[in-house]
Amino acid sequence: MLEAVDVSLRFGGVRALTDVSFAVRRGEVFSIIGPNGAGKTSMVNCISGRYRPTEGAIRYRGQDVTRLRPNRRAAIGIGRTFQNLALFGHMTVLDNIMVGRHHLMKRGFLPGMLYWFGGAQREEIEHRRAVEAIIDFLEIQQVRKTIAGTLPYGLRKRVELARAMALQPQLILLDEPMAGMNLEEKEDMARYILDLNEEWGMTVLMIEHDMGVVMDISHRVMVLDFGRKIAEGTPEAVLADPQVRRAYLGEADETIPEAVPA
Ligand SMILES: Nc1ncnc2c1ncn2[C@@H]1O[C@H](COP(=O)(O)OP(=O)(O)OP(=O)(O)O)[C@@H](O)[C@H]1O
Repeated sequence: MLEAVDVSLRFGGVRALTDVSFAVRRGEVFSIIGPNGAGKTSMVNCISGRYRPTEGAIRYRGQDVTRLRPNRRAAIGIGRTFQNLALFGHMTVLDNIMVGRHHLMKRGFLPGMLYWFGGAQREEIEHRRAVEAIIDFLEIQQVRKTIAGTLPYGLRKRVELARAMALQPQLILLDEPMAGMNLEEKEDMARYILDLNEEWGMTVLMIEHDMGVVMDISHRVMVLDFGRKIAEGTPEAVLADPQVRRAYLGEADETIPEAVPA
């Protein structure tokens, strides 16, 4: 589904990523973990097109997308959420999610002209139906008309996920989907991620700091440290890796669970 080949990224003298290669298989939940500043968000930005790697390539379903703009990547099925919420705070939840559909909408003058003759109207009904299905799935019916900026944080994160899902991506990039959430909200979010993977058929690439959640729901995990890949494998294998455990020592705000036998 996705392949990063020897990706390096530099910001002036800062080496955010150095020769990182990995592949995400169709149908996987694949997580990137690592200490603060390890290069996780930089990697996701290279995949979504926000950053262009200084060296290396990104391939999506066999196509080299390294030079493709973010909106083109979205149009071919790469959706994403952001670490810091990027909702339109003054718009309703429903409208925020509809924005996620815009890559799928036929645009231009003619569809507008034809609106009242049926074609575009039918298209809009179709979009509404798809959005309502996502709203039902994420259980946000009760806030669909609420202004997004007034919602509590956990719900806003869920609306952001809804907007990313509205694009109907085949690959969804989730940048810290549980950041700032309480335990109950995290459990809900973990269930939604599993369901969108299993029931909606989306391949998931996730960055997440909560190690418990990562280990619970990921098929495979890649560990970055100082911009380099130091491990990749099943959660059990990664947890047992001495280099990974060393990388996490001294991380005051994080805990790494004990390695459990596979
Ligand atoms: N736009 C930028 N300009 C300059 N340096 C950057 C930029 N973005 C990231 N960096 C640097 O690249 C390195 C990797 O940062 P990145 O945000 O990718 O790490 P991260 O693993 O996502 O960290 P965190 O867990 O704190 O979000 C850091 O040294 C960071 O300061």
